[in-house]
This record gives sequence, structure tokens and C-alpha cells, in this order.
Amino acid sequence: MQDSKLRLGVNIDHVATIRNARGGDHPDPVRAAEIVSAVGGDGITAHLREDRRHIRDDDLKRIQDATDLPLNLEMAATDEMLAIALAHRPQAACIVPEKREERTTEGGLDAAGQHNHLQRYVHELTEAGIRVSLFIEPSERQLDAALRLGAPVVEFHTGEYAHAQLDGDRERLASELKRVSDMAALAAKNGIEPHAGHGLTYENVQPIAAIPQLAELNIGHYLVGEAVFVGLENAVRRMRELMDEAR
Ligand SMILES: CC(=O)[C@@H](O)[C@H](O)COP(=O)(O)O
Ligand SMILES: NCC(=O)COP(=O)(O)O
Repeated sequence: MQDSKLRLGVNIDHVATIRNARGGDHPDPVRAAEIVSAVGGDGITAHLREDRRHIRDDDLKRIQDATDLPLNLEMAATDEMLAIALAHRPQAACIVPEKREERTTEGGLDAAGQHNHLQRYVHELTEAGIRVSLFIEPSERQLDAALRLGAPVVEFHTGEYAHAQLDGDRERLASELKRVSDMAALAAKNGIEPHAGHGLTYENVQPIAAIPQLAELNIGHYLVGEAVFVGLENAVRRMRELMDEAR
């Protein structure tokens, strides 16, 4: 079992989405990172997409300069992103699947099917001292691939769990929760640190946060949406409270 303190990584991508809607500098994701740091968030997550629809290249250094929090860079397994990761040396890099036409990251990385392609990325990031994580579905096949690739961390994509909750489908919700829970236990048993994220909200976070092996949750879109109404400080604080209550 991991430490009982579950880390909260705040994904600030969608602060940049709002900024980019008008092409200016406001709201600045760096200010969001500073706020997350001030209210006790444990890390900043940022996804530099190939199409730069939210976070942009220059945001990365500015985020790194602005806070001491670890940066978890979400990146596709491409040579362009590898070069950027090696230049910035974030504490962690989470390899995610990416499709230009998707609205958001629709599913997990096919670590099993792309084993040969991913090997070099895991190796080069690791050699640079960057902690590699693979954003995968909670499945034994993908977890086994992560193990064979030597990834120290996996992040389970909780999108299906979140959809089941939104659909009010209790049976599917229970089975998705079990999938995450079983795979978190299996990951920890095999020495991989399990994280989870995608689509988590105040309403659905607690059953996930209660999974004892999980070491970190990465949450973004919902927190940025809530921040519009209550401020980012309060949104992060409330999420933290719910996570703590669940442990
Ligand atoms: C990989 C992932 O889940 C996050 O990056 C999050 O979804 C925010 O980015 P997008 O909405 O661009 O996928
Ligand atoms: N890896 C998941 C993440 O960073 C945040 O996802 P979301 O909360 O924006 O859906």
C-alpha cells in the first residue's frame, strides 16, 4: 500500500484554453499554477498538444520558473515532444495518446500494441531523470505492457468511470470502479505507482480517492470550470477536502 496521502495534481490546460479563445495573455496558466501552489496542491499537470490548443511551448518554462511544484508534462510519443521534454526536464512525463481531431483524450494509450514504438521514449526520458508515466486504461493487458516497458508509474484513464456516473448507470459505474481498484492493486503489487485521472469531479472523486494504492489524482477541466464560480483557490481546497475525507 502507498502512503495514505493522496497527491493532487492540478491540470491547468483549460486556463490556457480560455486565454487562447481571445489570443491574448489572460487568464495566464502561470497565475493558476501559483494559486495551486499557494493552496497546497501537490503538482501541476500540463498537456502540450501537437496543435497547441491550450498550453503553449513558452508556458512550460514560465510554469517551471513560477513554482517549486513538480511539473507533470503530458505528451504524445513523438520526436517533437521528446525534444521538448528533454529540453525542459519536468519532474514527470506522462505519455498520452493524442488525436488532433479529438475533443479530449478519449482513451488510454495502447502500450501493449505500441510497445516497440514506446520503448525509446520511456528509455530516453528515464535516462534524462524524468519519471515516466503511461496514461493507460485500467486493464491487465496494458498494465503488463507498462511493466515490460519499465515505466515506474501508470495513470489510469478514468473517463469511462466518469461517463458511467454522468449516465447514472450504477452497474457500469461499479464495474468501472472495480477495474480501477483491481488494477491499482495489481500495479502496486508489481512495484508500479498507480495514479488516476480524467473527468473527475466533486461528485465522482471519492470512490476513486478511497482506493488505497493510488498515489496521485490529476484533475483539471472540472476544477477550472468550478473556478469560474468559486475561484481556483476554493475549488482546489474543496477537491482536497473530498479526497482527504475519502481516505
Ligand atoms: C491527458 C488528459 O487527460 C488531460 O490532458 C486532460 O484531458 C486535459 O487535456 P485535453 O482536454 O486536451 O485532453
Ligand atoms: N490526466 C488527466 C488530467 O490531467 C486531467 O483530466 P481532466 O480532469 O481535465 O479530465
